[in-house]
Amino acid sequence: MSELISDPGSVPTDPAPGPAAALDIDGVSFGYPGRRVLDRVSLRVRPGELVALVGLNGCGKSTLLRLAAGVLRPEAGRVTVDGADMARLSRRAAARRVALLHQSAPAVPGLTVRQLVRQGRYAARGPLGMLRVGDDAVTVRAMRDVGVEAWADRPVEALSGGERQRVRLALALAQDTPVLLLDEPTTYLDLRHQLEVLRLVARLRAERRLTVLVVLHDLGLAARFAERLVALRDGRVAAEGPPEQVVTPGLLREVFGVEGRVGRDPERGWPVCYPDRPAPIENENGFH
Ligand SMILES: Nc1ncnc2c1ncn2[C@@H]1O[C@H](COP(=O)(O)OP(=O)(O)OP(=O)(O)O)[C@@H](O)[C@H]1O
Repeated sequence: MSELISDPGSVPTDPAPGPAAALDIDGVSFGYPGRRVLDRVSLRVRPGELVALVGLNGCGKSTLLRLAAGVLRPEAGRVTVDGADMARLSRRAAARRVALLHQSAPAVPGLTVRQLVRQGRYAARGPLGMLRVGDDAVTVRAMRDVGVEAWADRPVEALSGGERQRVRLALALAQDTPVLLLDEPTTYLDLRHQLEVLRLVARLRAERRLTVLVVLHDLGLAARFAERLVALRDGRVAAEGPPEQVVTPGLLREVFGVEGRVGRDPERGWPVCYPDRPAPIENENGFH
């Protein structure tokens, strides 16, 4: 596919990424054939920060994550991780800096959970990279972090949607990168596991100083777990800031096309949304 960057091979001067890294998306524009998606989007995730990306279906969140992971190449602007331009790095060098949890991925028949999670180590080492001593320990740690080690020898295809989602998170963690991009990590998960996964991500961010950009559809969860929210609309950043400033009736109306109210959790103070009804919106991506 023309949109995929080719692997220029190993980069001898590739320095090891540091323990905490800044992700800088600077003036990035991108479109698919016949479809403009992102228009000069800028967003910085500071080292060790957890930022949630929100917006309507089709507004470009997954596309932005794929650009940030170096899977897609921006038409304008650039994405850097601690100053290294993701579009110029080899696949291997990119995979050592940034792990991307995809929205969904087909299960390879017969592949066990351990085998799939171990692929995170290969991703970090490149297609010809040999697994090294310690890679199995990282694989086991990733499975344990997410609570899937009991299923290590089960075929992935035999797991439920929610169980697979957690295994995919373990796969991303097995890459052991300073930057983690999560595309709707709570999809398919029940209430308990949604909380567990986001608490885990918040804990790893604090303990390992991971830099996290996460796409979430649930504004309540986004407001509760993220330090900052970034809302996309019409290919641009429409709002950005701490949850209590960003989650407002204006955001519901202008970004999500919904009339509603925003309150506060009486004990914790988190913003809580009370959507009432769809509002008419002038957006071809939206529901009318
Ligand atoms: N490979 C592709 N080729 C052509 N168009 C695409 C491709 N991938 C996505 N698009 C289009 O680009 C736009 C942005 O898609 P993207 O997946 O980034 O949105 P999103 O905000 O992640 O949506 P959702 O919330 O539904 O997951 C959509 O209109 C989509 O139809």
